[in-house]
Amino acid sequence: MIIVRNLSKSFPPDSRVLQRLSFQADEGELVTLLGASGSGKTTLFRCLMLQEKWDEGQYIYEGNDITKAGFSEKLKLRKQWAYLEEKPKLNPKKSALKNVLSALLFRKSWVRFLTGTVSEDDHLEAMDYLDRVGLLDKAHEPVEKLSGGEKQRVAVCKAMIKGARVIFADEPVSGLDPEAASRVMEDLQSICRKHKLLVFCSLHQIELAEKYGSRIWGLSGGKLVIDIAGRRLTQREKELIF
Ligand SMILES: Nc1ncnc2c1ncn2[C@@H]1O[C@H](COP(=O)(O)OP(=O)(O)OP(=O)(O)O)[C@@H](O)[C@H]1O
Repeated sequence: MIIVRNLSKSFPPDSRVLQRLSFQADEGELVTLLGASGSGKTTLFRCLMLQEKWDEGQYIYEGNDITKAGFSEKLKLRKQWAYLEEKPKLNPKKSALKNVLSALLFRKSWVRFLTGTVSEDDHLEAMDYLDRVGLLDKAHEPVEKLSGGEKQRVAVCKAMIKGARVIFADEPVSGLDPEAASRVMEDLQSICRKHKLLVFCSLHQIELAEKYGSRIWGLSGGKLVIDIAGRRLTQREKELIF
């Protein structure tokens, strides 16, 4: 699904963050990305979402070379990609349902997006997604009254309903208690498997990366120092990353 060859990224004047990264990642994979603070996890995601200019490298997405994608191609691609942040961008005053519906309208026509016209089918689809992440009973609650984990699950719903094929989850469980963090990771794992999405998830917690990643990457010194199938990391592997 994604093939990257020799991706390098630096910031002026001389901060070389990513150095000649090469990898392939496919649908149905949940890639957990570990790395110390400042190792370049967010920068890698931003490069893969074409929000940062690459210094060098080649980017193949679904068989097409998108290294030099123009503005309109980038817009189309961005509809297939979703970014989940530590603090999800949601409208706090609106209900969970309305937040999810706003992503559904994004997928439909511009007229409906601008007028906010919602059909009964849209409504049912949004409720169905909320049900899948166990939030049916909170559908009408304003988002500001939801817990951190529930907010993150609304954001996961938005990504799914938008029709995202690749999800970049950037430390989505930071600040959540262990139970809420596990629930968010279970949702990501489940949508990844059921909908054959490609999910990249950066984490600071090694145990979560080991438990939920079908693949584990470790980023250090601008390089992918670990790229293995999901399993317990050895002490040596941990030392390579941190
Ligand atoms: N726009 C920018 N301009 C200059 N330097 C930047 C910019 N964005 C990131 N950096 C630098 O790139 C390095 C990697 O940052 P990045 O945010 O990707 O790390 P991270 O692994 O996501 O960190 P954290 O775990 O703390 O979120 C840092 O040294 C950061 O200061």
